[in-house]
Amino acid sequence: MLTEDIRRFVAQAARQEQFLDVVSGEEARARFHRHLDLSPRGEERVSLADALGRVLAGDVTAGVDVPGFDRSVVDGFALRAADTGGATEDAPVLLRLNGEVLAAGHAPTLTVEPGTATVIATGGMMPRGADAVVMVEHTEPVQGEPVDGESVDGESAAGETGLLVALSKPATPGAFVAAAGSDIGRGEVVLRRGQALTSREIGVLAAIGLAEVAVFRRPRVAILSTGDELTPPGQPIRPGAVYDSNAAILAAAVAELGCEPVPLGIAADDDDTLDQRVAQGLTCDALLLSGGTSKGAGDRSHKVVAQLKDPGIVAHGVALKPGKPLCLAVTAGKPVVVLPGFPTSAMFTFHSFVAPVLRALAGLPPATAEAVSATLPVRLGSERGRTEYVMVSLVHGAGPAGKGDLAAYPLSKGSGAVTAFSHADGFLAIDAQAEAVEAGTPVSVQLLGRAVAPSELIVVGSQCLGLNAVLGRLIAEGLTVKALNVGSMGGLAAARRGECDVAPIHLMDPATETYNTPFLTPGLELVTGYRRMQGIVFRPGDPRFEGKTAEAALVDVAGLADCILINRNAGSGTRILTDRLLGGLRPTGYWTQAKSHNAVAVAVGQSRADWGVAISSAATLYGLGFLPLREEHYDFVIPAARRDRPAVQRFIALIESAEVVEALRGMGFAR
Ligand SMILES: Nc1nc2c(c(=O)[nH]1)N[C@H]1C(S)=C(S)[C@@H](COP(=O)(O)OP(=O)(O)OC[C@H]3O[C@@H](n4cnc5c(N)ncnc54)[C@H](O)[C@@H]3O)O[C@H]1N2
Ligand code: MOO
Repeated sequence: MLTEDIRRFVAQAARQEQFLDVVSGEEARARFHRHLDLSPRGEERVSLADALGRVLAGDVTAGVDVPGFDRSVVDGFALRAADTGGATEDAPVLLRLNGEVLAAGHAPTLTVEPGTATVIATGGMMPRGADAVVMVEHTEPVQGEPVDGESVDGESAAGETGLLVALSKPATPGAFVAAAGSDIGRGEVVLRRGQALTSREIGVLAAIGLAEVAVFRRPRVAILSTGDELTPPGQPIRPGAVYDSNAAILAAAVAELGCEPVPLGIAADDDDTLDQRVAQGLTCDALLLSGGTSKGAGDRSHKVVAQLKDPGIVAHGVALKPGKPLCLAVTAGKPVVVLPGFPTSAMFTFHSFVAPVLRALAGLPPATAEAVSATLPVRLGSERGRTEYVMVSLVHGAGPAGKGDLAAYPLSKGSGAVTAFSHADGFLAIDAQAEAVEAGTPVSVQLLGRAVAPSELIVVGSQCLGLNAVLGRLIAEGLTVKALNVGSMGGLAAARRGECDVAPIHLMDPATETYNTPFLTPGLELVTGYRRMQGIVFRPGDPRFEGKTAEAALVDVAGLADCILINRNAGSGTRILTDRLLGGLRPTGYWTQAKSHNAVAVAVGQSRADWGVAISSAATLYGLGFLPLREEHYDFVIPAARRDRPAVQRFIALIESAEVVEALRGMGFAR
């Protein structure tokens, strides 16, 4: 880029006219709805085979009774209950058998007269005269005396067979008979307008004989991602690029709301492509863009949307976090929304501003929000001026399994994270004026799904790739597992509060140079995990490290101005180790801190740094050179009160099993 171009860009960015009119979420929503027609987009008839997920356009009334006739629900004998009084095994009641067999689908022709019975199958139609059925198990066939007028083929003129059946049990009237209309009565409203059809409702439609049903036309929702950096999943990725996750998320979310996603792909940040795609999107019922709504270089989409009329943009900038750059527009009654590019922001604003509109267009009733009370286990800082929404994962605290009070762990990965929504059970709101919410504060958590199902095993602490060797097996065995990454100290605190079953930690006590045991407090036990080799990571072939011991390399590079270290965050076990090795030395890069082994390896792999301290598995994963330093102990703190739980017992058994030890060794972890 030429200096002149850069100067022009900076000048332009400084003159940003947007976000001057940041409004509250309620105000933005009200302006948006004022210009929208929130009624469904017409109706169509579909066959039951195509009805799954569709929304009923009208109430469905049954035109038939289900069952359509009184039927037997067992294999046995249709008879008159009054004939069976007093029957026992010792003194059975004898009834004469009528000359027909009522298999399912056969209409009876003979009346069950007093003293007679007719063979009937499950699903068979009850004959006239009969009011009960006795199960075949409670009967014995008996050869009786021929009745008057019996013919050669053994059937009397009255339709009797000469056979007798002996009953060892009396029947009450109505026994084993399902009455006509007892499931669905003719004229009954079985399904309601606005109901989304699942397999259960489709079964009801089929049972009342409908092959087709009237549903609302599915609103077509165009989805366009914007940004030069976006790469479609499945393609190789270049440095600085990211995979387009918003398009896939939005398409699925739109489909979940009974709409038809129309993918428009990725538009680069130039006005012509965008204009063209926006025009294409406007042939649909709604248009969703993501990215390019804020102040960055190349943020074009809101400018293209700004050209829409009738009325065009109604709000650009809301006092919410995430979601500030949200841009809401309407043109000729159609919603056009530019969602922020960051996935969590995009999803959050989608669910709070777009989903209710799409539900209405699809004919679905408003979603009912369910909230639960919980306690915040850690302090949460917040920015003043915007209502902040924080995604949380809920765990049941101390108390009988799954019954304790809920603790709401913030999933603080920021707006750019894509995992927050899938890991979250719900979210809490922090008032726009609050600067922080203290640990221990009661909070109300709005659930994303239905009720929070308690997990059988809750793992809170430091996460490690090796842990998957155990958790993966537990999950495959059918256990429900929730694992939250809050670091070793966070895990220890959760274990002390009784909020987890297992807290994986790797904390070295500098005074004793021992791992983990010095951190145990009464009520906590330690289960030995595995050891991870820590060492110096570097790019293979770098002569400053290659072939040396870690200690020797360290002495050689510590004073070099152009050999850049990527350090770890203060408080991490690896940082303690690094500081001990360095003594008082402060190599170039000392103050740059990465928060994980992976982040250290990436920085070295991409040449932002030349060396760092990480575990060997990270070096292997990123193809880096590795000089071993010392082993770190990754163990499991278990609250004694939870040790006897079946899932905890299974966890311990697995970690000690030959199978898991072998799997861990394969990943570079020693048991
Ligand atoms: N100087 C300021 N900078 C920013 C502000 C601000 O007020 N002043 N607002 C910040 C906030 S808050 C948000 S949220 C983001 C949103 O910015 P945009 O909506 O313009 O989004 P982009 O800049 O295009 O992208 C942001 C980020 O998200 C990634 N991205 C974009 N699209 C996708 C996609 N389809 N799939 C996956 N990831 C995507 C993109 O690569 C960027 O990393 O702006 C702040 N900046
Ligand atoms: O408002 Mo942005 O959406 O925080 O990340």
